[in-house]
Amino acid sequence: MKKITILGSTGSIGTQTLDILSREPDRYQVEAISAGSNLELVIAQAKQFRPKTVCLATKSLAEEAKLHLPKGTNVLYGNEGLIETAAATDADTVVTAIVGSRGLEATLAAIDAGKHIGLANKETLVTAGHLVMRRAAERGVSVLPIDSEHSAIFQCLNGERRADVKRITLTASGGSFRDRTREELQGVTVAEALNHPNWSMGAKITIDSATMVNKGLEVIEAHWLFGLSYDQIDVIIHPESIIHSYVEFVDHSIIAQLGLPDMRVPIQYALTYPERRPTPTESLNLAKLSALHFREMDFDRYPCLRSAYESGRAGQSVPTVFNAANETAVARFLEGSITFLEIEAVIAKVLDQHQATDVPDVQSIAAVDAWARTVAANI
Ligand SMILES: NC(=O)C1=CN([C@@H]2O[C@H](COP(=O)(O)OP(=O)(O)OC[C@H]3O[C@@H](n4cnc5c(N)ncnc54)[C@H](OP(=O)(O)O)[C@@H]3O)[C@@H](O)[C@H]2O)C=CC1
Ligand SMILES: CC(=O)[C@@H](O)[C@H](O)COP(=O)(O)O
Ligand SMILES: [Mn+2]
Repeated sequence: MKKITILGSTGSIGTQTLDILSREPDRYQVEAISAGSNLELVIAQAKQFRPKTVCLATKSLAEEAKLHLPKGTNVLYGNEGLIETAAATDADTVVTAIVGSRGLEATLAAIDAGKHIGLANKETLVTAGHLVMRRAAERGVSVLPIDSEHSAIFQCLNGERRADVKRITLTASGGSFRDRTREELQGVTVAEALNHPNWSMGAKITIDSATMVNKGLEVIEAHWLFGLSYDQIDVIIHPESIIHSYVEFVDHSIIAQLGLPDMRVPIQYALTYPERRPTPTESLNLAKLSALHFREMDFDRYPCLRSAYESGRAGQSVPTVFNAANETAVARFLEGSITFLEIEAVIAKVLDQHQATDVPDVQSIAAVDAWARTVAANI
């Protein structure tokens, strides 16, 4: 029996993880789940999966939840509760499906407690990849990617020697505005931006996909997961999201991973690796598709991707600032206080005002993160 904890069980990745677990109840036990504020769903999940621990974002939500959760459930809340949920259970694996860098401390606590990580929460690696990967290596736990591109690269690298890798290429759908010019981005609405062509995901990552910040975060995530230099990480636009990413080796052979866009495949692989199990997704029929399309990345069309590469290369506190400025700008766009194009303007202004510093620990990362959020909120 594999014991799983899910941080962010009520979101897109969280619910798809539970869907996978529900299909093989004899293989999995849900140890603990955490949610933000979706009480109705987390209560229904607790009734179905009977986790020992449930965590909510605030004390008042936790008190309300207690009235409806199965008797004996350990109910926690807030950041302290999230850390306890991640670390103080019998789980073997923690799936980090919470959104944003708020997942960092809990991810580190899970690693310190010897839990393997199924990592969806890419912001934690962007803001503190050096800490997460070092602590995982020291503790001897694996950080297995759930993000579709990184799962693809991980699968392509299986059995290969790192020294034989020439470069990797992450595919990008182009997001909700992939067929619009920059001029046509003036005045686009939140609803239009949330309409991703291929994937059904949470709001924040869907906006990130439209600005190409998502691919920028993924470039930095790949740098940490696979130990590659930024010169070895490319991005290409592939509107169909069928090739999830690929690796080119020194002999110019390319190995790619393909499949219909369904996150349950990479989620399950992170849980069953090195075994493969059947999934509910359909088989890919290439003859039926007939054509796949690719185009060169245009860094002038997507300046946030250039900015992400620059932030990753600069290192130190700069990726933390890039991430925190983006999280704040996206929240402001979603609440209607800035326009879509102002997301990239906010990120650029915050980065402009920042003086890079070392971020050797969680406290220094938290301080830089808070600074960037304050600046981004007031532009
Ligand atoms: N969705 C996808 O297909 C993919 C997602 N990812 C990454 O996975 C992560 C999750 O994405 P996704 O599932 O789309 O996001 P969602 O917005 O769908 O879900 C986010 C989860 O985080 C919880 N949450 C939000 N705010 C708080 C808070 N303040 N305290 C505690 N919990 C909170 C939400 O709880 P509640 O809803 O109860 O408030 C929810 O469970 C992100 O890092 C994303 O980049 C990576 C690849 C693909
Ligand atoms: C499903 C997944 O992994 C997302 O990160 C996805 O990649 C978003 O799509 P694009 O960023 O390519 O539009
Ligand atoms: Mn992805």
